[in-house]
Amino acid sequence: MSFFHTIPSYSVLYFLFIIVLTAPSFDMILCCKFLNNTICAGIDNKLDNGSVQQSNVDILLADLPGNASQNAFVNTSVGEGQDGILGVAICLANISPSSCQNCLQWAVKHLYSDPKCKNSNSAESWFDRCMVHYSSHELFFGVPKTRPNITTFWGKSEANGGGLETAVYKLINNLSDSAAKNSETRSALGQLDYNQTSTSSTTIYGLAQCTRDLSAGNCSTCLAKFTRQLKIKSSGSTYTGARIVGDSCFIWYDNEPINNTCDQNAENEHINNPISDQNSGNGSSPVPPEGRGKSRTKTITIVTAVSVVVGLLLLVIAIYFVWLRKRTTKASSSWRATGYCKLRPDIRVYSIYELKTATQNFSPSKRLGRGGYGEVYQAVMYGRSVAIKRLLKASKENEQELIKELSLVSYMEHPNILKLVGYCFEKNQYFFVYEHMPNGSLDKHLKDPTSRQKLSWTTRFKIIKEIAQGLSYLHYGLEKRTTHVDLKLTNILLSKEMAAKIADFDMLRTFETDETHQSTEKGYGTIGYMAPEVNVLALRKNYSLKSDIYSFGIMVLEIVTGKGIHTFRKTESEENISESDENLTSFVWKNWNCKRYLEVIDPYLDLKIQRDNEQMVRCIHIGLLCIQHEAAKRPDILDVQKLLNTKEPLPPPSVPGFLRD
Ligand SMILES: Nc1ncnc2c1ncn2[C@@H]1O[C@H](COP(=O)(O)OP(=O)(O)OP(=O)(O)O)[C@@H](O)[C@H]1O
Repeated sequence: MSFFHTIPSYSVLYFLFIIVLTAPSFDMILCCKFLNNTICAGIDNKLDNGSVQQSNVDILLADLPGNASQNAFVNTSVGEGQDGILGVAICLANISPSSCQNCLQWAVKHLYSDPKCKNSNSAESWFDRCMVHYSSHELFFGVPKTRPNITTFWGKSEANGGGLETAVYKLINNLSDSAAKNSETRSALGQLDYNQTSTSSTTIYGLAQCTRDLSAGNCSTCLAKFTRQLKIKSSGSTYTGARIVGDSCFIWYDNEPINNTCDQNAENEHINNPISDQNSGNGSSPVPPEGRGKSRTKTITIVTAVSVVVGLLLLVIAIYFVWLRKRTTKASSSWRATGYCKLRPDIRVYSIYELKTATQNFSPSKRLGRGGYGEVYQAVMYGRSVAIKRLLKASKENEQELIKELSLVSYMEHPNILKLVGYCFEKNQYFFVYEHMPNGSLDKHLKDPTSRQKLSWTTRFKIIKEIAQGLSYLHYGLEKRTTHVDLKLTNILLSKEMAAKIADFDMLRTFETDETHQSTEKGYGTIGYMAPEVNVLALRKNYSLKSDIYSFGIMVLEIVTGKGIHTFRKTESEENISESDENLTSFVWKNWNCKRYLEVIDPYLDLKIQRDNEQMVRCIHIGLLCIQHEAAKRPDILDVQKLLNTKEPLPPPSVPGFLRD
């Protein structure tokens, strides 16, 4: 019997973990200062020792520092249902991963060392450069908390400091704006020169940051609220530095650069902490205050060196036990999945319990639609409207492939690409969670006569251009050229403002080389949208950037004609349709060759405006260029964008796919 089985595994892990955390780190001594604040739920909200929930808290806290360090942020969960624990950890955006990890380890240590936090079902701990927060009941992802927890001021300059006050507000406002817009890190660091004369100037430095689960709007709201609380004047003089820290955002300015070294002004700070009285821990910082004289430095260095070695040794043992525990624990696979690949840090990992709750157990009333690969449900999660796609055909065998694709999709960021919000891979079930598009898919608007009538040419032309922009991003805007493979009207979703977004990336394939390289992987696609070279002999595998262009061309023709690829099969009584073997391509091509351009345009469109008519005919022309039989003759998406936005003469189209013989 192994050591792991003879000794209760969890206690050993916990014991080692605490020892490792207690060992001081040199980096830590330099970089991180406890803000004298832990908040823990009261005595009525204690978890039972040894309960699944408490063990989930421990697992979460053991993992948060490491998981957050690389990207200075993580929000995650451990366990599910009533046992589930949500956690978030954040560091200042500019500190190094090791400093971030150290800081968070200290923050976690404070949660364990504060007696009030023992077995608490929710707790928070702040340092000047990081924060950890967990809760068993509070849904805090994506929800802005705009109440400052700690406000700190330091240094004083004379009178108004030669324009310091104006400079601070200007800088913080600019940084707040940039931070909100920065979807990658939701942070901004900068400086501003003020008090300028011909020979000198003074510089003020600043930082604004939100937790990355916040939307741009919520981040902006949080930072604006904090900025309003920045009363930087006191008895006629102005503070040269200040910091306001909260659960969802923080701002900081200083007359020294804000870097990842110590705050030299720490001991002079005046802390205005609205909640520390009732919540603070024992108040003694584990970090020696900076600048206490050189006599201690030598001792500290020796102790540190020894501690680092011992700490590292113990860390290795602790990691081994964490690994053993992960292998044997029944913790949710959604939690484990994050370890397999690099995902954008703001991608949420949902538990199946959360998804079931949000969709009323996948109630039919919440179902948005069903496709070839699964069902899509609408839900509101943490204040955000989302569409949950439940994959019915995925299985354990293709989990790794799905995770690879998930990783790729998670980094896609474009206004015309549907945004992935999170996922859940649990109990052999697979879910992708996307932003919800209230106006549904474009096909529905063209199928329903009332919506079709409402779909003006201006909107249709805008949608065509937006699809082209999204496709251009997939083809040329990512690290690897990426083809969609299954472009069709059901995969074009419309926002509240009728902005088009390309969706359905469950089948994306990337190309390492140029578009002449053809993937040999298993192929997919939808008949009618598939280019002839993809459809040959039902092999469906020769897809390339140019086969996406073919599908794009078919969509353009559908949008201008108002006829879907299936229209011809279904509406035999409709005018202009002679035989059921006619299809969209042959219908457009026949009329085009007879110069009956306006005949093909959707009768629901208003043909009174000459400029619109010209645009419609030009779009048909571009559509025909995209669906030419020979892939090499089709324009690429950058050409298409240019042709859509100019009046450049167009070459005559050659015969479309499938009509050659
Ligand atoms: N993010 C979303 N917001 C709103 N509606 C959505 C969203 N995602 C999907 N839908 C709706 O759910 C339907 C089914 O989508 P799904 O992606 O499963 O299949 P599909 O694209 O129609 O077909 P296939 O799976 O064969 O490609 C869509 O047609 C659309 O109406």
